[in-house]
Amino acid sequence: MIHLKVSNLHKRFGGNHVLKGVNFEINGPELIGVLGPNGAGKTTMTNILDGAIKPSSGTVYLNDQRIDQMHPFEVARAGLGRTFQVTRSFRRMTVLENLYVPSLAMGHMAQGRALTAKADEVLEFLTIDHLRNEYAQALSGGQQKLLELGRLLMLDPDVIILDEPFAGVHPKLMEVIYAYIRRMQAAGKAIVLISHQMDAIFALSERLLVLNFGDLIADGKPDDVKNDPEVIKAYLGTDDEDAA
Ligand SMILES: Nc1ncnc2c1ncn2[C@@H]1O[C@H](COP(=O)(O)OP(=O)(O)OP(=O)(O)O)[C@@H](O)[C@H]1O
Repeated sequence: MIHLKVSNLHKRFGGNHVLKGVNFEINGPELIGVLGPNGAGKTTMTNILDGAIKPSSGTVYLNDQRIDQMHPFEVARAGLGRTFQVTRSFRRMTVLENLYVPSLAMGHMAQGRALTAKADEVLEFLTIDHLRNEYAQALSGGQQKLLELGRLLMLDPDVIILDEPFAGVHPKLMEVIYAYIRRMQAAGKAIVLISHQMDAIFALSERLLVLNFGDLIADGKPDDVKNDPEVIKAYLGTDDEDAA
């Protein structure tokens, strides 16, 4: 069973204490939303989880393996993957070639046929198989988001962190991405969803974490978190109509 354990995570950038002892665990295929005002530390936490930066102190274990001192490719191999706020595809490669990159970069060169089969499976899962030979630069913004999800799925991670997956996405495609997120969870993956879009967070999440100036001020069921006085004061404001 998937188990992520974040313990007493601190991050300082010079005198700026950005994460102040963050603790939480993920057990199994949970769908967890992360909220927090600008500068709360969400991206910093994500960058630590995926190995892009090191914490000042504290530990992160994934399935009993310590990952907070690993390089990003090692973290990916250990089973944690993330998407980025700004999508990163290789614009002059085809969709299919884009899907191969993460696996090749991880040294899975020998698995030619298995790789093709996996890419087919991922394209079908995302219903973008008709785009397989298109150049990434020809895709719409929303299709690029799906391609990025696809690249992540190629590595078959246990834990998926989605950083603003709805930014710049047409409302119709949002529903499509909702459906994929739910399907990924049904396929046994734990999903951490970071978004400023309250409607999306509340529509999808079964559990919410709220960061405020580097403190985790809430961790619970969305309805409870929404009504938590500290959260209302820190983040949602007195008028919580956006969160309804
Ligand atoms: N590399 C860095 N060097 C110095 N300070 C940094 C660095 N990265 C982030 N910070 C600071 O850490 C704090 C938290 O930033 P972070 O990007 O993690 O917040 P966030 O919650 O993701 O915000 P947003 O919602 O705007 O993306 C901010 O004060 C930011 O200026």
